[in-house]
Amino acid sequence: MIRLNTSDLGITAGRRALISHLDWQIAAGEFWCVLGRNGVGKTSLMQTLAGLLKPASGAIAIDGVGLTRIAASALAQLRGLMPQQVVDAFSVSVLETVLIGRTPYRTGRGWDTDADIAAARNALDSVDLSSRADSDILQLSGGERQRVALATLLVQAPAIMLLDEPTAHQDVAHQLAMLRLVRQLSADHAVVMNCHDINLAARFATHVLVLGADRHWSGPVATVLTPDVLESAFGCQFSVLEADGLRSFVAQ
Ligand SMILES: Nc1ncnc2c1ncn2[C@@H]1O[C@H](COP(=O)(O)OP(=O)(O)OP(=O)(O)O)[C@@H](O)[C@H]1O
Repeated sequence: MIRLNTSDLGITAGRRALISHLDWQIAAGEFWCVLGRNGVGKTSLMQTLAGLLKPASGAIAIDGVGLTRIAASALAQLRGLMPQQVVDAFSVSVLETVLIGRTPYRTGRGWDTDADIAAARNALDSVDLSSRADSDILQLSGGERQRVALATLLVQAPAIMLLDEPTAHQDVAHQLAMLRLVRQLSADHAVVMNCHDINLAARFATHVLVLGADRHWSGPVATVLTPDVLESAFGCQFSVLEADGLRSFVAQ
């Protein structure tokens, strides 16, 4: 089932066209990884898909309904964005930070229910932070703070999950754990993730969108993720290594 689609989408930065004529369908059960050089427009695309930036042209729809026609409260249950960076303004516990993800579901006076707190503790456990529930959010490391952002997205539980470089601050073990978790989620969610690690994309994603300077390539990993496409997008050559059942790309 297609959850998110773009038609003839165009995104600009000032007068510069970043993405043009993007027709894209993302279904539940798909894990899309967006790849491309610095500044090509990955974060701009993610923010536009989330409805935080207005596209220069074209349209975005969730379940066939134009993004701009969906009320904010409904949109918050349909799609969630894990941003590249989060700035915390004041001291609050890690658990309370994760509970912010339950905001779209609050009713009445808006207190946290026992179920909300259980969901938040469970999400912290999923990202290996259960022991930090009572810590001050301002005292976490960069990688820990990034995993709190993922836990917040988990309790928001939107059908469409947008992740902007979620592994950027993770050590190698947490990168793998995070990607396994995201792949598991993609079984019944539509997932789009920006990533700089081509080999994590090759290993975990089902589909890739590769953004080049003036064109893009999209489709299943096995057909789109090729040395030719990567060379066109990144401007350097790639060779392929096969080992332990994994296909890896080495930039030359
Ligand atoms: N608020 C803004 N005003 C003007 N230009 C912007 C703004 N935000 C981003 N840009 C420009 O848009 C372009 C795309 O930025 P974006 O952050 O989407 O790239 P990216 O592919 O995510 O890059 P990276 O891999 O470095 O994270 C960049 O050239 C950037 O300078």
